[in-house]
Parts: sequence; structure tokens; C-alpha cells
Amino acid sequence: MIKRITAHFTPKQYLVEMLLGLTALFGLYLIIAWSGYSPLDSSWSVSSSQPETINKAGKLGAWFIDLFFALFGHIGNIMPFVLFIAPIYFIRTKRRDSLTWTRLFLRLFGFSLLLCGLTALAALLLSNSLYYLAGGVLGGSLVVSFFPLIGKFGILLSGFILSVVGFIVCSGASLIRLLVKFYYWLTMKNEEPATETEEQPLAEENEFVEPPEEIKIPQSAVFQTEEKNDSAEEVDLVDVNRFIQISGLNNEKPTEQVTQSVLQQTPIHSEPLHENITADAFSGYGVDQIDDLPNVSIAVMDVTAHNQNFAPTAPLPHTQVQQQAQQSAVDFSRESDYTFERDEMPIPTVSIPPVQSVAPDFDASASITVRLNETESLTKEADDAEMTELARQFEEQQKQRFAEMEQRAKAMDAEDALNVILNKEESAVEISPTITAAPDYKPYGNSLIHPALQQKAVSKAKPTTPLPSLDLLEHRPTQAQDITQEEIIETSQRIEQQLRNFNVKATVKDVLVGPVVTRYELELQPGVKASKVTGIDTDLARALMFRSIRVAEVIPGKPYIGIETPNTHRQTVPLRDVLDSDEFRQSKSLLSMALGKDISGKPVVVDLAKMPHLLVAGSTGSGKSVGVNTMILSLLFRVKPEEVKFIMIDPKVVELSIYNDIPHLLTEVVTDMKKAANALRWCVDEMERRYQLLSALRVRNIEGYNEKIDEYNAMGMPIPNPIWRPGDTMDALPPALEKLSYIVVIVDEFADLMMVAGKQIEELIARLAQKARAIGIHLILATQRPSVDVITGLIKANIPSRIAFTVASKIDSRTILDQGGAEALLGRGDMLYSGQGSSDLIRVHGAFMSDDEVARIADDWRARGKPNYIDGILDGAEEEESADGERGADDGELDDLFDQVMEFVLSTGTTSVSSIQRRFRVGFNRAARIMDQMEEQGIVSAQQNGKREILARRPDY
Ligand SMILES: Nc1ncnc2c1ncn2[C@@H]1O[C@H](COP(=O)(O)OP(=O)(O)OP(=O)(O)O)[C@@H](O)[C@H]1O
Repeated sequence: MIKRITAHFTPKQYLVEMLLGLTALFGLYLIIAWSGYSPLDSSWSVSSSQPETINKAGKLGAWFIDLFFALFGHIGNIMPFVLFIAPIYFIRTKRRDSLTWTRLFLRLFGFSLLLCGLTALAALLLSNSLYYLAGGVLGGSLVVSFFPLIGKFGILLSGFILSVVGFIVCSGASLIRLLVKFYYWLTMKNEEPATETEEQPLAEENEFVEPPEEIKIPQSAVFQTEEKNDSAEEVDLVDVNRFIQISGLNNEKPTEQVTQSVLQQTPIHSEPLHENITADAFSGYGVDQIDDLPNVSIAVMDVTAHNQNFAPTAPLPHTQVQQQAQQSAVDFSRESDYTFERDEMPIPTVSIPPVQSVAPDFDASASITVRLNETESLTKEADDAEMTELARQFEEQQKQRFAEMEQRAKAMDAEDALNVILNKEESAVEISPTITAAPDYKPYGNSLIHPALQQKAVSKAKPTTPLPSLDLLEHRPTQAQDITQEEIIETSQRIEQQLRNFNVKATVKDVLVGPVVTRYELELQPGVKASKVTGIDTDLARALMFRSIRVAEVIPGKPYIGIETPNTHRQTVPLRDVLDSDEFRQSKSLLSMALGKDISGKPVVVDLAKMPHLLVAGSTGSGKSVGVNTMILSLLFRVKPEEVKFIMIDPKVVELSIYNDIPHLLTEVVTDMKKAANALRWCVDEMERRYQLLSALRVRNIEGYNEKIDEYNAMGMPIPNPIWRPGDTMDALPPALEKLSYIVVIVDEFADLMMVAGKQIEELIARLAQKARAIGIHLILATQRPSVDVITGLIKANIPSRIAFTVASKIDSRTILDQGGAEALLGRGDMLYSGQGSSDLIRVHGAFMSDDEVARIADDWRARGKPNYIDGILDGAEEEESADGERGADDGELDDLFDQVMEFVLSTGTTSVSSIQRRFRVGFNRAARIMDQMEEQGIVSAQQNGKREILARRPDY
């Protein structure tokens, strides 16, 4: 149960409040009378023949207003308003509480001075007529009386001084403060802190009024402590609202924070306040009981921080307050002049300890925290009690039940059976916790596998179109770029201006607004280097207030440099838009890939066959995976499985596994990096095999080869496989050659692959990269670690095409692109493309597609056919490798297969390691080592341009 503290008025306060209210009402009445004033009405100075009063406030109203005009002239106009506003001001600001007879007299006196001053000024300055005195009787008589003495100027000066002094005395405001405020208002400066300005009038007021004779507690809050002291301080908390923080009702700072902030404001030298305030001081309050209220904390804050004359004992003389501040808590209560009586009311607790523990030096004027958090603890206690009671009842019931059972068992002579039952019951109780802890599995219909773990069955009918339709991609409306002409002109001017500040003279010649960035093309003055602008790109970005800008030193086909600034609203480039473009449709190459849109919004389509390998790098989250998916989907929309095959390596497991089982795959998506190395080795072997075929058919590349196959097939003369040997297959005759498909090897995180077998992988990639172009094997390697241990010199030298997404630093950018720029990209698919070793960079905003779209296209292909996985791509058989390794360890010993291999090489004339691998079913290492041994024995020459010659003739051996 919580008590709510409510305010009660003393009879005197009732009276004052009522009088002020009546005065305000009378003022309102006079305002109405003033607004309806007519000089024709009969009144104090006018006797009219008019039978009816025109004024809406009646005769009385007309009479009063006329009286004001007669007495004070024009100044009479303010009287109704003063009578209305002043009482309301007193009530609202609670100044009525401090209204004493002396103060009332002073205020009235001040007002009289003000009236005298103003009426005198009005009488002199405003025009008077025979019937109407501008300053009224008062102003007129003052002027008449004093004119002979001090003259016109003297009256003006005195009137002014009287007005000012009168205003200060009656309002209690400080003229200097008002002037300062006016100055601040004029100069638009911030005023002093609000607290200070709030408190000041009070302080000023106190200066005018002598210390109050009586000390009273007008409706102030008083608190009761748990420990009740015999003596306590009477407190005049003038504005109690400022010191009460109610947490739970109010979203402002929690009590602790308030206390903390008060602590910070409190001077360190001051001493702690141990003030126990008794509930008696709540004499002006009634206590209502209510059931449920949130936590209420009442903090008496550091009043001295606001007003030096004001402490919890505010009306005390200044010196006394200081003395009290220096006293200890005990002293404070003992020496206090004012005492509270103890009250037994159980009201909220005053918790001082937290304040003391946080700041032992806490001042007497520091905060006291009152916490009303009984509800929570009481509820908890009640809950606990209830639980214990229930447990007790249950135990009793059980005992009773067992007693009954025992009796019945005795009667039936079945005590043994009862024991068995009771034991079982006990053991059941014991194991029950384990049973309840187990998850509550429900049946999954017909399946034993949870729906979330079931493979998604694609029950799609085989599509009728030869290739997937673009309708599988979502149609996202193109958002319009909302940059205005004015904005562009303004930014152009700012760029020119800022460049001038850096001593670069340039003029904006062209502006291209793209989906993500806007490029300002500038003509530099002759003699100014473009690198000068590149060097100040960060300073320029800061000066122009852009997140980052990129300087394009060369714009192909234009004599300008480009400054690319990010657009306020970034557009997404949908993949559908790019694939649906003429650029992509009309590209002839089979391996054309759409990347996104360039700076002017034109689709960027690149040809993987020409690249011929691609390195993609960018920090995490920069859009690499989306970029790689864009490339794969571009291919999936235009190539059939027999034309292009994929080997996908995905150490992250989740990125490319969505393509599993599409018919383009040569093997399932590789996630094990050891197997991935084998896949690369297989590629090298395949490359060797293809070169043999190409050389046998005397063609230079895969296109020529495929054409030749087509040509002879069309003539009905299929070409027999020239490198087939009896025993390679079960066939009696060599099989006919078929067209070769392109192979695209995609590695999503190339760094992981390098970690597993760095040197080997580097060599394999280098070999593929050097030679694989002609035979149609292409690599796309992506990495998020653009460091030199991943992108080694060897790899860089062999992979000329690069794409850089956002990277962390200029150094990373240089590692990928051999120049800076990628560090200023904007992320989320923003990339720089450098094709085929060219130093020109194309800024591309990558196309975007959702995972659902990728899944739809993969499903579409899965519905069209099954993959024809090639056995053995992934088995390089580690055991075999390790066995090879062991064999290689004993130097000088020829391999067991040496003789057979030599026979094979001499009889067939082939020196290819891959053919040895295939023929003898050994791993790459072993085959290569046998070849090295043959070289040592002088049977074959050393490798030159990837080829060896046979030096020995058969009879030699
Ligand atoms: N072209 C794009 N347009 C719009 N948003 C994009 C684009 N590309 C990527 N994003 C956003 O960036 C997020 C991260 O992209 P993504 O997963 O491809 O990054 P990542 O470089 O592969 O990261 P990680 O290396 O950690 O896998 C995406 O979820 C997407 O919201």
C-alpha cells in the first residue's frame, strides 16, 4: 500500500487565492467594459441624455473606465489589463505564498510611482484637448505643480525615472537583467541557463523584502524517515515541484541520474547532510491511500546551486544557512532552530545512504532520495508466502493420502504391493525433471525429417524454352534520380571554388548523373596536373561535405578529369534491367557477363573469354558475392550446359551451394578446400589433354577446335580421338571427338584456398592462368583479403582483369588495381573494373538480385536436366598423395612405375604429365616426379614452354 501526498491549503492561503481570483475576474469585466467603451454613456465625468447604456458591461463598467480615463488619461487604458493579469501571474507563479503585507504595500507603492511617472510623461508628450487630458487628472496636476519648479525637461526626466523605479519596485524585476535579456534578444545570442533566469526574480524579490518575521511551511513537501529523529529542520521549500522526481510517471532522468547530477554540482568541500525530516512537516498535506503506484523518488536537490540564498531552509538568514552547511548531520539536526513533530504515519522511506556512499563529502544542501518501492517487494513477499503455503498444503494432502493407502493395504494384506507402488512413484518424481526438460517434438506428418531440415523438393515441370526467361527476375521499377538542376549548378560552383582554394584552376564542363554517383567533368587549366587533384581528394571531400569523392584522372575520349560525388539518394540497379539491355542481348560472345551500370547509367557488359581470368577483391560486405552471382546468372541466362561448365569452390559453404545440381556443374559445389585443390589439379590435367587435342587437330584455340568438329560431323566424318589408347576405355575403337565446352572455375573465397595449400595452389593457378585461355578454361577468383600473401605477384601477373569493390585502404586498392581509388567507393556493389591489364578504370554500380531470384533460376535449370558429374575431379586421393610423398622421400630410387611409364612415353611420343596420370591412374605429383626422373635419366628434355622433347630412342633401352 502506498500513500499519496496531497497538498492542503491553510485558511489564509484560501483567502489570498480567493481575493486574487476575484480581482482577476473584475479585471476581465473591466476589459470587456474597456472594449465596449463609448463616450456617450453616462459615467463619472459625463452626464448623458442617452437613456440606455451602450457599453456591454453596463453602467458600472462604463463608469469605471471613464474614471480611469479621467484620472490617468491614456494610461487608464492599461488599468483593466493590469487588474486582470497581475493576480493571475501571482497565482500561476505561486508568488502568492510569499505575499506578505509589506510586499503588497511595496508593490502597490511601486505601481503608484509607475502611474505618476507615466501620466506625467503622457501629459507632456501626448496631445491634450479641452475636454481630455492625455495624462489625466493625475498627470495634469503633477505637471502643473512641478512645471514652475523644474521645468519641462525636469518633469520629463523625473517622469522617466519614476516610471523605471516604479516598474522595478512593483514587478520585482532587475532593470539590468532586463537590459541584458533585451541585448541577448537583439543579438540573437543564447541566454543564460534557464534555471538561473527562473530563480533570479525570486532572488531579486528577496532582496527587496526584509527577512520574513515568521517561518511557515506553505504546502511544502515533508518526508518521513524510517529512523525518526527527535528534532528536524523546518523547511520552506518554496518551489517543491522542482525537487520532486517521480520515476515511472515521468520520462525524465531516473532518480539515480538526478542524484548523480546533483552530486556533480555539489562542491566537494561541503559536508554530508544527514537530515531526517519527519512527516509532521507534511502538516499542510493529507494522506490518501491508494493501491498501486509506480516507484516515486523525491529528491531534494542542491538548492544552493541555483540560489545562494536558498537552501532547504530557504528563508533563513544567509549566515545561518552557511553555518548549517558546515555542520555535520548530527549537528544539523541538534542545533536546528526549527523542529518537526514526529508522526507515526507509515509513509515512504527517505533513503539517504546511496547518496552518502557515492559521495562521502556530500553537502547539507545535497539531495535526499525518497523511494516508494514497497509495492514490488511486498508483491514478491506475498508470492513467496503463497508458494510456501501451497507447498505445505500439498505435503499435508500427500501424507493423508499415504496414510489412507497404508490402512487399506493393511486391510487387504497387500503391504508389499504398496511398497512397490510407492517406490515407483518416488522414482517417477525423480526423473520427471529430465522428462520436462526434453523438447516437445510433434509429428511431422508423413515425414521423419523436420520441415525446416527437409530439402526443398523442386516439383517444377521441365520448362519449354531452351533457356530461362527473364521473367524469373523481379521487375523493380527504376527510381528517378531527384537531383535538381540547381543542386548540380551549386555543387559545380562549390567544386570550382574549393579547387581554387587549393590553387587548382578548373572549370566544370560536363555533369553526368548516374544511379549512385554524379560525375563532374572538369577541364584543368593548362599546366595543372591531374595528380594534384587526386592528391587532395580527401580534403576536397571534407570541404565539399561529401562522404567521399573519387577523382578519375582520365576519362577515355575526353580531355577532362572527373570528380565523382555520391548522390543523396542511391538507386539500386536491378539485374533484370541490365540483362534486358541491348548491350547484353547483342553481345556476340558466349561468355558475356553483365556487371551493372556505369556512371552514366549505361549497362556494362564484359566478355570473360577476353579477360580471360578475373580477380575480384573487396572488403567484407562490399558486394562481392552479389557481384559473383551477377556474373553466374548472366551466364546461366545465355549458355546451355553443353556449352559452358562450372566448377564452383565455396569455402563459405552458403554462398554458391544454391547452384548445387544445376546441369552446368562438372562436380558438386566444392566446400572442402583439400578437394578444391584437387579440382584445380584436374583442371590443369584437362588443360594438358585439351592442348594435345588442339595440337592433334592443328587448331589454335577452342573455337577453332569446335568449328572443326562441327565441320567434320556435318560431313558425316566424326574425328576419332587421337590421344586414345587401347585400355583407356572399354571401346575397341577410339571414340569420336566431341565439342569441348568452356569451363569456368569460380572460387568465392580464394584466400581460404591459399591457406590450405598456398604454394601448390599458386602454381596451379599460375599454370592455368598462363595457358588456359586458348582451351576455354577461365578463372574467377574472389577474395576479401586483398593482401600480397593472397594476391601474390605470380597470380597478379597472370590474371590481368580485376574488379575492386570497396576496400579499407589505398594500399589494398593498389594491391588489386595497381592504383588507388577503391578505398573511395561507396560499398554495396560499387566497383572499379580494370579490364585486360588496362590502366583505365570503369566505375560500375553492380546489379542487384535477391536470393529468391537466384534460387528461382537455379531451380529452373535443375528442372531442365541433371548434372553429369565427372568422377575423380575431387579425388586426388590424399592417401595416394601421401604415399607419393613417402616414395619421393627415398631419393635416388626410381619409381615402381618408371619402366612402364617410360615404355608408354616412348611408344606414344607423349610427354604430358596428365596423360601419365590418366593412363596409370596416379596423382599429379607422382606423374610429375616420374617425368622428372625421366629427365634426369636423359629420356626426355627439360620443360621448355610447357613442353618436353623425347631425347632417347627405344633401342637405347
Ligand atoms: N549491387 C548491389 N546493390 C545494392 N545492394 C547491394 C549490392 N551488392 C551488395 N549489396 C548489399 O550488400 C550486402 C553485402 O553484399 P555481399 O554479401 O555480396 O558482400 P560480400 O562482399 O560478399 O561480403 P562477405 O565477403 O562478407 O560475404 C548485401 O546483402 C546487399 O544488401
